[in-house]
Amino acid sequence: MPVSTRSKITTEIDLTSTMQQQQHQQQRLRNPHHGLKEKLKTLTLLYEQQKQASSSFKNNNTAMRDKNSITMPNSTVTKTFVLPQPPPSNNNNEHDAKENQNLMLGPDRIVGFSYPRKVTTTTSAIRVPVSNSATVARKLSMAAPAKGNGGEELGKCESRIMVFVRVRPMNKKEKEAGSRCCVRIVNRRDVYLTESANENDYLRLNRVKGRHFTFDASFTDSASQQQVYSTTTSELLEAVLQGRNGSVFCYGATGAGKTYTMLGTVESPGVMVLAIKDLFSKIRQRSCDGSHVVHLSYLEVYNETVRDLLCPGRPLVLREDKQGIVAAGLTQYRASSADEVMALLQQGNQNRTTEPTRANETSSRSHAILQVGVEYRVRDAATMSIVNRVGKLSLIDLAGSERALATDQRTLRSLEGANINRSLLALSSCINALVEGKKHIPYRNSKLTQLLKDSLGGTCNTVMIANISPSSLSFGETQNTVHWADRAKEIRLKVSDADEDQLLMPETETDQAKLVLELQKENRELRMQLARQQQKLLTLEAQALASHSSPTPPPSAATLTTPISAQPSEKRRTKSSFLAGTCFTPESKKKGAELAVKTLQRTVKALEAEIERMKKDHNLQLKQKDDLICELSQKGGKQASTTGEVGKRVATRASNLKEKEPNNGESKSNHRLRSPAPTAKKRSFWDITTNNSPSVTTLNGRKTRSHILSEPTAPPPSMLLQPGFARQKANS
Ligand SMILES: Nc1ncnc2c1ncn2[C@@H]1O[C@H](COP(=O)(O)OP(=O)(O)OP(=O)(O)O)[C@@H](O)[C@H]1O
Repeated sequence: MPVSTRSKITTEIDLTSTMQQQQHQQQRLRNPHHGLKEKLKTLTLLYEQQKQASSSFKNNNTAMRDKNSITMPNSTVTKTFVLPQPPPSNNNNEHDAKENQNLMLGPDRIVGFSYPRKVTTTTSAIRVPVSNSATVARKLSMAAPAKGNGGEELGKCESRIMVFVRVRPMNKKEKEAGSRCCVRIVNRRDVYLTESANENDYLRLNRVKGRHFTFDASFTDSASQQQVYSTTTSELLEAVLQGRNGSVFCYGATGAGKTYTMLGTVESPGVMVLAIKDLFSKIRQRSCDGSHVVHLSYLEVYNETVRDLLCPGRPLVLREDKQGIVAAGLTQYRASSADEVMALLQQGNQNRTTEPTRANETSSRSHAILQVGVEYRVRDAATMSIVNRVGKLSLIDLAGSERALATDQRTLRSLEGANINRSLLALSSCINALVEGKKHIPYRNSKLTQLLKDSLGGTCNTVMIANISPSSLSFGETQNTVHWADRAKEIRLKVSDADEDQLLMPETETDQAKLVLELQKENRELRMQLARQQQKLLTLEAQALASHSSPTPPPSAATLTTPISAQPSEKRRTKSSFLAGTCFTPESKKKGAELAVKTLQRTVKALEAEIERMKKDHNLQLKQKDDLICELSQKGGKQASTTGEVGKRVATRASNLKEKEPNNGESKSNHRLRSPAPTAKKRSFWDITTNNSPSVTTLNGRKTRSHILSEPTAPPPSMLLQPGFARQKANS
């Protein structure tokens, strides 16, 4: 968008004296081109002032608030300028070198924020000292409202992706091909892209279009690895140690320097290595505070398959759980030192798919993701609770986007290239959807976007490093990369508190009261759960005891032993004890056993009493029978001569019975009251005298004899004792 200077010119003219105005008017009348000339003059003045302002900003790094000066256009908004300067040439390298010197800041100095001219001092944001020790709010771990690139207020729970650009040095091939530099870094954050014009193209030479982009920081080709790390990642690491998630990913065309930035070389290690070293040194510093556990995993996405780089094997499946997207079965190594991690990293890199292409000798054909999980545990002295924070740092080296012609035409390479491009396209679709605030973000379009879901749209502090080549030969790719990087700045991230298992200490009394109430409620629920479990256990135990202690008592015995009125109360007692939630303890076991024994004792007693009663009945009936026999024998005195002996013997037996039963009279009377003896007597008479009676033969025949003969043995059971028989007889 071209910059309109019309209004500013007017303002400037208004400020001049009346005298000058009159002179101008006279001149205007004399010279018709005077207006144009003046406009040009003002433009030059504006340009001069702009230059002055930017240099004064460099020196002071303060916001420009000079009323008399012309207001600077908001640099955070991307605009296209038609610059009155020569097209970039190789000589620019000298200029860049100067800019690079400006970038050579100490490791603790953060430069190049998205809105440096609007110095913000938020209380809760992390403050980073810059050259003039002014405080600039970083948005990596913001809890307070932050400002976007355009200086607009972000929501309370929002943050945005930090975007950085790094230009690599021109390589030998590019130099030999006579390519020009098409990138200029200004003010350590602004990127000017200028389309190269042929030196012989005189028509276009002075009309070269440039595009201006602003990022959180931009690095020239001479920026050191340490500088890149401290500006982009060190603060993010700090947040990870606080329990937040963070991710850093490099994006760019093939051969643009992504792997160099992330991994680096032995002499100049990259972000991954520096982050690991820094992590362990920070952990060492904090070791007295609590214990830290570091877990490490390393995977790659190659041709849309996820592979474990530390333990190569079958492709891994992506699953979504509470933590987000995870690769099922991914090896997690517990590392205790930076050296250990380095060894693992080296091992993983050996397994990573790299192939030489025309664009890059060591081209990464896969997206690599190194994940470092940091668990921090400490006992809070005040609350005596364990603070447990888990932060995760994801360091991602993406494969480079490429044109088919830029790489080999061999089948596998082109297939790889197609897959890389597809996943990067999916990434750009997600970026677009996120920027546009769409509800549906197409993460599922590729494995890469699935894995980056948390980094792009989740509660994660994210850093994007866009790597570009300075060569005019790669202008298209560079433009594309810068465009997407510029777009990514717009992505709003959710801000969440650190993942803590511990309950944070409430600050106010009301909060404390609330916390107490919540804890009490939780406690109650837990108690109820426990009681339910105990009840279940007790029921099972009671059932087991019942089956173990004895075979189920006969129902008759049970009815006999337990008074009917007592039975339900017994059951009630057992139930109530269950409800009371009696614990399944040795005591309860003992009680159960005692109860079973008592039940058994009662059963035995009842059975004994029954036997006793039956015995008495039996004896009584036997006696009645004997009496009857005696009576009959006395009545038939005349026949005594023949049967006298029998009667004598029966009487002897009856007298014997009398001797055996001293309380005979009492029992007799008792039995008369209780037992159906009289009827039995009558019937027994019928039994004996009637021919129909089954006992006639018994008495008169063989049975009587046998009865006499079998005198010494126990008497046979009386038929009278059979209950059904008496009724049968009565009916007949
Ligand atoms: N900042 C830099 N300083 C010095 N050399 C660099 C820099 N950036 C990149 N290089 C060199 O450029 C070459 C290509 O870089 P690199 O392999 O990192 O590219 P890439 O973006 O990872 O490519 P691909 O996507 O194909 O893997 C390497 O030889 C690397 O050493």
